[in-house]
Amino acid sequence: MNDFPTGHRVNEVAIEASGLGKRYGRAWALRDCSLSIPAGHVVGLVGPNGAGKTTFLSMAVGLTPPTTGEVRVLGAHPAGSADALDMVAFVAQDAALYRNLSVADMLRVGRNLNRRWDGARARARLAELGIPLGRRVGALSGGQRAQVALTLALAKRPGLLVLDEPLAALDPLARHDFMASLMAAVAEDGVSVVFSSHVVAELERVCDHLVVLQDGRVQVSGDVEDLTGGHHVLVGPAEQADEVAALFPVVRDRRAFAQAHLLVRAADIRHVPPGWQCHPVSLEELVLTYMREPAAAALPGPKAVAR
Ligand SMILES: Nc1ncnc2c1ncn2[C@@H]1O[C@H](COP(=O)(O)OP(=O)(O)OP(=O)(O)O)[C@@H](O)[C@H]1O
Repeated sequence: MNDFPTGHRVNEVAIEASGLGKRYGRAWALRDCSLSIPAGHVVGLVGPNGAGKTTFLSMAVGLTPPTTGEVRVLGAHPAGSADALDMVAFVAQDAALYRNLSVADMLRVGRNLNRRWDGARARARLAELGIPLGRRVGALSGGQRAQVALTLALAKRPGLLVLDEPLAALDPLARHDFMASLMAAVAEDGVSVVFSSHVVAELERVCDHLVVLQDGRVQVSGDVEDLTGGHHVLVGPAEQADEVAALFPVVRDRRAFAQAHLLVRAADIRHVPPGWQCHPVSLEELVLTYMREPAAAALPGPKAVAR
């Protein structure tokens, strides 16, 4: 029997932001952010440095009060409310652990700070990972520290797990192991996950929903299959590119020598113009393209795409 209901039902939203904004002094770190992230998904949050990812996540977990708007989690719980704090676990960018405490001490701290706590599960997880409970946190490797932070977060049996750049300090092997642990937890608990990352290549393997922030605004938000299926690359002679580009919303237009590469937002390209080829687009290419084209947007509903 599960004594720790994860607290979300199918069709619930994991995070719902409405007119959310945060201003530091005169500068907006996040502006006019309205989005709905469905529960039961693994959501990647990407964007260039300073785009507002940490700001968004820290408002979603109730650590930072918004300047405008509101954010709710797992149904209708205002971020930072007692219910939300019970159901949301957060792994901060630097996996804030007390380096002088032992792993066992960290488990005790976790137990004392949380109303819901599954210590047996946490100990079993650490044993499986071969992380000694008596070891000082400061004496662990970066990968082990990240796993301890993830274990502490999962011990809450959260309905929503939020991670801010969990992979930043990890080598490729530790990254792989960390993501495997995360995906195992998703499969086991059905926990909703939102994580920010600069490791764009990783997203394709693990995320089924994507949000791109750019300069404090939501630039892309959607289901990964819808996004990749809704874009194509058209390659053909540069001399016809203007004509072809007029047929579709163009996200990126690159011309080199006699050839044009157009990344277009179109799900169904029935008639590829003669002399042109149509290719699918990978999530990595899509993300990098939007990050390079700050004026373009792919949001639910009709939106103008900048040219
Ligand atoms: N406490 C703060 N005081 C003043 N400005 C801040 C503060 N926190 C963030 N900012 C500013 O808000 C903007 C967004 O920062 P944020 O850390 O949310 O971006 P990010 O997308 O997480 O960046 P990175 O990828 O570098 O971690 C930046 O311009 C940053 O300088």
